[in-house]
Amino acid sequence: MAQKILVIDDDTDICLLLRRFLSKHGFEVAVAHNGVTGLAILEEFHPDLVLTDFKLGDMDGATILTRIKEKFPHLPVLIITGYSDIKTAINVMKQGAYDYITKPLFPDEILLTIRKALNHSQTHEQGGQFAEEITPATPGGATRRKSTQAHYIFGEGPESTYLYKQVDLVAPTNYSVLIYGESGSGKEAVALEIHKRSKRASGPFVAMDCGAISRELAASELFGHEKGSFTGALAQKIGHFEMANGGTLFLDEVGNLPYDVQVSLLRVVQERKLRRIGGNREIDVDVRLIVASNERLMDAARRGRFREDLYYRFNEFSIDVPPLRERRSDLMIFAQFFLDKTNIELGKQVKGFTPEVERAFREYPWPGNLRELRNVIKRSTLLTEGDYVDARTLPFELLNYEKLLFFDSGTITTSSVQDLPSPQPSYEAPTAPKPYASSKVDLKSAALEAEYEMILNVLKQVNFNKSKAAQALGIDRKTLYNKMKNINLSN
Ligand SMILES: Nc1ncnc2c1ncn2[C@@H]1O[C@H](COP(=O)(O)OP(=O)(O)OP(=O)(O)O)[C@@H](O)[C@H]1O
Repeated sequence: MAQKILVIDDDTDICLLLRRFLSKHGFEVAVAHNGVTGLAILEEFHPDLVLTDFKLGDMDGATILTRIKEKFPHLPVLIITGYSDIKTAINVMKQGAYDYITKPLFPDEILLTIRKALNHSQTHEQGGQFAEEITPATPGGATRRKSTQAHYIFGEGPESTYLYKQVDLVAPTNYSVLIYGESGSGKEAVALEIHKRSKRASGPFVAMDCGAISRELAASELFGHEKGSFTGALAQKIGHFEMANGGTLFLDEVGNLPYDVQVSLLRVVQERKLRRIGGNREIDVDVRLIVASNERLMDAARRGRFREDLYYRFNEFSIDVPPLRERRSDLMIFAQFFLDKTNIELGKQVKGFTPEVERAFREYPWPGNLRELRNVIKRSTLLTEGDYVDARTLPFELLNYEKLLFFDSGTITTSSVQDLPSPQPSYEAPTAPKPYASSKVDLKSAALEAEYEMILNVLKQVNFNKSKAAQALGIDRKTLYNKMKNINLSN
């Protein structure tokens, strides 16, 4: 039976193209042009995957994702986003999107990401009731993630060395571990490494994303339920705790668990026993807990959103995973690792990166951390025809980061003073000179400056779609390209 994909995008052309392309590849496709229709179709169509634009006319990406996850917590959702929205998209990952794909869309990349997401969710279902990550109980702790080739690498720089010293130290103990780190920095990778180096390595590693789970479902996901225990409980369900018995349970974004579920969780952690919802029998569980959060849980406890006693239970040992921008000496090691992996996936033999790409990588702050680096390299490798990834294959925003920073610093300044009585003028960031900066104060420079501002402004407004920008500016695409080149805005 064909797998089903629901595409939600207010751009009818994109819907049409995706429908054609995905149908050609054997999928059954339904499309919706807004969020409300998308959610209605979801109930009827029961897709295996949803591909949704981040900005819909009637709903933003975060809202639609939450609404989908409330009903179908295990349905993989891929978010389509422009690179200028990357930070927001990265935040949405915390709510349980499987991954994001950046515009412009490339068919091969879409197909690759869709297949990965579908394989991932199938393996979960086979592994036992949709666990996010299950390590088969094989001697030596061989994991699905590690089966064919190294899935993770752990860097050599001082930050990575320190990180893995801590992992080494805590892994053999039975301590609960609290892992802090920005989205995409590799918290789950660290949790898995702790599991693999522990005495529980031959037991299961089960990961659960608490960020995406609605209040109603959270308890049932954690502790399971008996058939008929509430409306919709059509069959018995084994919870993540039971699935992780004898191994490790990784709770990602644990700070998002509803408060009353935290109470039940504390009881299970203390007593090492649980009762499925609607069940009478007490079940012994032997589970090591590793939890992750990207906000400090003590702060959440102070604000009354997180139980302090649970915080102390979790915090027997804590680890901070540094963001990628603080692991500079490992950046190119990670880049080469992702390149090698992508070469295998795409059957390509791209050898490395040009110095210009390396420079751009080193200057960019990587707000989405390793996940963003992986996605950028996946896209660039796909576009590379020669032996080396060159700068033309990089996203415009990454390559022009400094220029956009200059632009952003102006807008941020204006919006951050909204509580003041009158709007303040924006100012130029002192550290980021204009790309075409000239020391001359003449008419030509002034005109160039105005042109630069206007083009950049329009590009941002149309999400860096150059055809739309050209149209808005009343010039043809070729002229826009020439102008961008003149003012050093093109890649
Ligand atoms: N050490 C590593 N080696 C190779 N790839 C890594 C490593 N750490 C992370 N990654 C890659 O980055 C992606 C994000 O990693 P991971 O899911 O562990 O981050 P996270 O901090 O748990 O993210 P989130 O906060 O969004 O849940 C992974 O899918 C993986 O591809």
